Amino acid sequence: MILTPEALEALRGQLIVSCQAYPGEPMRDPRTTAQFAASAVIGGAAAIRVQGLADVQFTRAAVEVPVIGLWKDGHDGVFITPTLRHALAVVNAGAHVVAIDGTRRERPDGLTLAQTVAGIHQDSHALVMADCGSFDDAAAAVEAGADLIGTTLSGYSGERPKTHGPDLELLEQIAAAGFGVPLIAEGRLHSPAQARQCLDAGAFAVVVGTAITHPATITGWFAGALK
Ligand SMILES: CC(=O)N[C@H](C=O)[C@@H](O)[C@H](O)[C@H](O)COP(=O)(O)O
Repeated sequence: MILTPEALEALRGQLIVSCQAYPGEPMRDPRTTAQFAASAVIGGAAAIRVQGLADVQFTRAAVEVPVIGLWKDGHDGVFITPTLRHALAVVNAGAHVVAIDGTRRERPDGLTLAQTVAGIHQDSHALVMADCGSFDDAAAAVEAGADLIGTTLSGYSGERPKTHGPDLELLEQIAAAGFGVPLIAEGRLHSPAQARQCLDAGAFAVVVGTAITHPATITGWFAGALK
């Protein structure tokens, strides 16, 4: 499962679509995830991000584009691919890139972020995306050897306010630091205009989830507007 430097470079300026349904939801089925992913690719997604081992497996079989995989365990604290064991399972399920918690918080297995990244690199060819929640997280993740950094956890880890749309200020700060590692804008991109703004703020690529692949939330936006 090798994502070559050329294939990674092909994601520059592109749209990555996150296809996730949450526990107990009607769409929580890896076949549905894969169908959403294939539909997103038809629409122009250059890569797909999915949660769960079966979702990674089914999506790999359904699309030709790179797959970013993660394993959410729990829903607060460090829950996005929290340990090296989770990360290697995601890689073994077929992910080209494994997204892991990229914050400076203590990890459940006691490993540092650098040890986790090194463990993934040692056992696989997968790239590591560090899901960060602040500028300091991003700087530490680059230092720890992450191959990509994302703003995924901005607004969720307690270090940044939960902005209504994407955290453009954080993107600009990280981009200005020139870390030399692809910066992925992720979290609360709800419109094409906001996706464009993120690239203009210095993002290498953008991830859109809810606004494309979570019909219950999108329906709620419309229903709410009618009240
Ligand atoms: C914080 C957290 O758990 N984020 C998760 C990470 O994989 C997903 O629930 C988000 O949908 C994803 O980051 C995309 O963001 P948005 O759905 O806002 O476009």
